[in-house]
Formats: sequence, C-alpha cells, structure tokens
Amino acid sequence: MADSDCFDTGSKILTVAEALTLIAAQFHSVAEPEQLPLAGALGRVLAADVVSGLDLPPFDNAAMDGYAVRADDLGRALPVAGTLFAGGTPVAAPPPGTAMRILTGASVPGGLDVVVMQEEVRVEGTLVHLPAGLSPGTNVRRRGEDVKAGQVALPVGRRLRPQDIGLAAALGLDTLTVCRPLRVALFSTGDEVTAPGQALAPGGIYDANRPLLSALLLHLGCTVTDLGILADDEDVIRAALAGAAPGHDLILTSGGVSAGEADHVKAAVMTLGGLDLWKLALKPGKPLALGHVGRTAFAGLPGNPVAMLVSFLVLVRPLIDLLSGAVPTPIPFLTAPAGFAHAKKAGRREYLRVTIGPDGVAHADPAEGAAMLARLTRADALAELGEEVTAVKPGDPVRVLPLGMLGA
Ligand SMILES: Nc1nc2c(c(=O)[nH]1)N[C@H]1C(S)=C(S)[C@@H](COP(=O)(O)OP(=O)(O)OC[C@H]3O[C@@H](n4cnc5c(N)ncnc54)[C@H](O)[C@@H]3O)O[C@H]1N2
Ligand code: MOO
Repeated sequence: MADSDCFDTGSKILTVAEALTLIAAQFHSVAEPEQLPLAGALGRVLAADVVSGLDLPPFDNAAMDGYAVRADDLGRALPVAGTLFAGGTPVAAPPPGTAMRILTGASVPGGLDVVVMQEEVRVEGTLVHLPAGLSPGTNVRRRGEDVKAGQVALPVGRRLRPQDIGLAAALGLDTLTVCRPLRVALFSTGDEVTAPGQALAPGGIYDANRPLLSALLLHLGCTVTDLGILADDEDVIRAALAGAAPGHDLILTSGGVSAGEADHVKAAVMTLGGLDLWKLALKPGKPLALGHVGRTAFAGLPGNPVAMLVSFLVLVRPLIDLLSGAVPTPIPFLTAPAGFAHAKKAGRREYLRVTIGPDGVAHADPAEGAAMLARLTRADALAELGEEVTAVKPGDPVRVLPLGMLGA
C-alpha cells in the first residue's frame, strides 16, 4: 500500500540509495498470512519464523561407511561386535576394545567418538586394523550441529528458495505459514506496441516488456494479471487503471515515463491518486514513475526493455519485497576482473551487460543500447559500476550481478 502523500522530488536527480530510502518510507507491507503445503510454498514469503521443533541431525550419526570406535582404541586391531544400519534402533556402545561396523546415517552409540572410513582400515579375518591419529569426532555428525531445537531455522520475511523448502521438510513440516501472493496488474503502453501474434503495422514493435515483466514477477511469487496494452488515450488509460486498482496490490506499466508528449499514463494516475516522476542517476533506467491509484501502489517503468529490466531489478524488486512482506535483500554480487575499459560520469550508477569468460574475466558488451534485448540474452551478468567510479581499466575488479541469481 502506498501512503497518500506523494513524494515530490522536484527536478532533483536521485541516486539509487535515495530512491530506495523514499520507497521504504512510502510503501508498506500488504501481507496477509495463509497456510500452504510445502509443495506450493516456493517463492512465497514466510509470514512467521519457523522455529525448529527438533535437533538436526536428531542424533549423533555416521558421516561415512566404516567402523565406529573409541578414539583411545585407534592404532590397534579390534574385533567387530556387530553392524549398525541407517534407520536401525540406537544401541548401547560395545565394551572398550571392540569396533562396530557402521553405515552412513546410522546412529553412533554414545561413547564411540570416531568413525574410521572403510577405505582407511585393513580387515584381516575377524579383526579390523585401525589407523592412529584421528581426533575424536572424526566423521561423526553431532546431534543438533546444524539446527538446535528451539532455534529460528527460517526467519519471517524469507522468500522461500528450494533449499528453504528442503530445510522445512527436514524439520518435519508439511505446511508453512506464508504471505498471500502479491497481486500485480500489468500493462504495456504506447500506440506502437503490438501484441505478439498480431500483424505489425509500419512503425510498430512487438510487446516484449509484458511477457518479460510477467516472468520476472512469477519468479518473485507474484500473481500476475496481464491487462494488455493501453492505447495512448487518457480516458482509456484512466478507466483501465481505475478498474485494475481494487483487485490488485501493485499496478506496473512500462513506457511513457520520460519527457515525451504522449504521456497519458501520468495524467491518468494523477487524477486517480498521485504520481511522481523520478529522474534517477542510473543508466540505463533513468526515468521511473511511482505513486498510487487509489490505495494500490503504482510503478511506471521505462519502455526500453533493458532499462526496464534494470529498473525492475534495482528498484521494483525492493518495492515488491516491501509490499509482499519480504525482508529486502541486497542484490547479490561477485567480483571479477574487468576485461574492458570504460569511462563514466561520477555520481551515476551504471549497469553494463557482461559475459564471463572461462578465465572468470568480465567482458562488457561494446554496445550499450537500452533497447538491445538480444544482446541482453547473450549476457551472463550485469556489471555494476558504482556512483564513485569514473573509469574502469582492464584488470580492475568490478562487481558483477549474475543474471541467473536475479531470476533473469
Ligand atoms: N528528451 C528525452 N528523451 C528521452 C529521455 C529523456 O530524458 N529526455 N530519456 C530516454 C530514456 S533514458 C528512456 S529509457 C526512454 C524512456 O521512455 P519511456 O519510458 O517514456 O518509454 P517510451 O518512450 O514509451 O518507449 C521507449 C522505447 O521503448 C519501446 N517500448 C515501449 N514499450 C515497449 C514494450 N512493451 N516492448 C518493447 N519495447 C517497448 C518504445 O517503442 C521506445 O522505443 O526515453 C528516452 N527518451
Ligand atoms: O536510461 Mo534509459 O532508462 O535507457 O536508457
């Protein structure tokens, strides 16, 4: 939900950090909890902490197939008192001076503190010859070493990833309390924008942004209503937005947010709520419109597809996190040596399409066009050049944001 006050920044050019601060101040969670089976919870946001009801692992167990012994008995040849299988009922330790054959995952009897891998022993008749020098605890997975009973295993606000679902299952949970999905209405704008499958008129282009945005939103666990393409007509746009607002938490549009004349989106949103047009110190992704239609949040992204993707990842993703009850997480980055030279303005953040070579070097796309979608499909990552950077030389370390880690 957006506050009713709009955040007029006048003609100031906002840094990304300033924009994110304004977003955090103006938008609030609309989260409502619901209970879901684990299988349906991927991508959803946890509505409550998951507190572990048990230790993980639940009992001391073997990490390897081999022989469970006392550390004091190492370096000797011992008789084998029996075999312990995974899933077998835990048994008491055999007397000192004996070994137990043990398989991975089997409960280690209390008192035995080393599992010697079977590759490291020599079996001769009924005796197993053990190496010396292993420290107590070797190859024993201790009860509770991963998670302790009573500990928060998964925190509220976590957007659930496959490994989170796996952990919940390991804790014995078959359902999770998650936030209901954010309901997002999607429009493209512009008379030139044509739905794929239709004939392309002279001057027309196919609508790449809606399917691209829709896919990005699905990755974030949103429910997407695709409401098509809005013609450049203020009345039509106003009616469509007014109709979409009540059933949605966020309306997203692309196109029509720069200084152009055919900007009916702005006028329509203004009459239905409030809107601010931001100019950001960000390339690509300079223009961004944010506001509300009634009580529904509104974000208007730039029309150029690559600019739209960058705006989405840098600004709309955190907005979606806020609205959906997720704890916003910084975009993960890695550092790679630059395989390129690049000069830039101080004070602006830039994202360049890069491929990562087999040697780990980041090679920038020599073209920088914000409309070049095919070139984006050939990139592995975006290099993030911060506000303070004025030049990149080959070999300089640069931040790279792997597109796959961003759901793109
Ligand atoms: N005089 C100025 N002109 C422009 C400025 C500026 O500051 N002053 N900013 C430029 C930048 S940067 C960008 S980005 C674009 C943003 O423009 P809009 O958001 O108003 O978008 P449109 O003009 O409607 O479209 C831009 C471009 O993208 C194509 N487009 C639009 N929708 C789609 C879609 N659904 N699928 C594929 N492509 C789409 C559209 O045809 C245009 O080519 O403004 C610059 N101009
Ligand atoms: O900065 Mo506009 O957002 O391409 O290319």
